[in-house]
Amino acid sequence: SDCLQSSDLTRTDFLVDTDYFMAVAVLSAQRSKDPNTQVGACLVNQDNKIVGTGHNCMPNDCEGKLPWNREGAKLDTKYIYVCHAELNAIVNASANADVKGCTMYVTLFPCNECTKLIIQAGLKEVVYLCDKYHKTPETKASKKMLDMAGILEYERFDSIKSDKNISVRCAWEENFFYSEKNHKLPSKHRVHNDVMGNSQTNSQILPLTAAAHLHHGKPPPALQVKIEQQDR
Ligand SMILES: O=c1[nH]c(=O)n([C@H]2C[C@H](O)[C@@H](COP(=O)(O)O)O2)cc1CO
Repeated sequence: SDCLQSSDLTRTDFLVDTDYFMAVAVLSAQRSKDPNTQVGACLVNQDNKIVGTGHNCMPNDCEGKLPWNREGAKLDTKYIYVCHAELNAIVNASANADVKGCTMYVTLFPCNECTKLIIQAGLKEVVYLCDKYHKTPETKASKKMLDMAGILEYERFDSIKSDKNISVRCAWEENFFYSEKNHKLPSKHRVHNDVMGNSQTNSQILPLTAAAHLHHGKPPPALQVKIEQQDR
């Protein structure tokens, strides 16, 4: 019938699952009010369905009343209050979702506290984008526990694995976040504080745009609309 598509009409340049899930994590990070580091997480079950997302934020009803400082007396810094993206992705999981066996896509390598939660919740895999705190005892402890936990794997996100000619580099390594083709947007599309938390360089690309650019450098239609609006 007319409704049937012949196989040569099948779209081949679709967004592959892993890129989509990491892009959702990158997008979720943009909800964060942390002025320094925005983290996003996307929890995916064994049926390849998203069951939860999260970003780093202050506890419910505390937003706006607690500090985002990095330094100072302990009670005056964000660190003892902030809920990490991974924690939120797990607690935000749909009521009927089983987080056991899920994969956590996260923009920053989980800290030791989140790693404990990830292990105890029975997740099976962590896919991360950035490892800018790899030298800290927290990250080292995370890797130690993940290694011990055996069934739980962690891998650096690499969209080349998904058979596309694109890749994502990390801010801590490359100083900015870009696709392999290095699509740089005009400066008005750049931000000074990217998802990786590097706020110094202005060569960063708006993370949402970078997420879209995971896919052959072509932003999806919704994003194109946004860029066109900015161009006016
Ligand atoms: O895995 C993580 N998940 C997560 O949500 N975060 C949050 C807590 C803070 O709001 C922020 C880190 O702040 P900073 O980079 O300024 O030290 O990122 C931090 C980590 C890694 O420590």
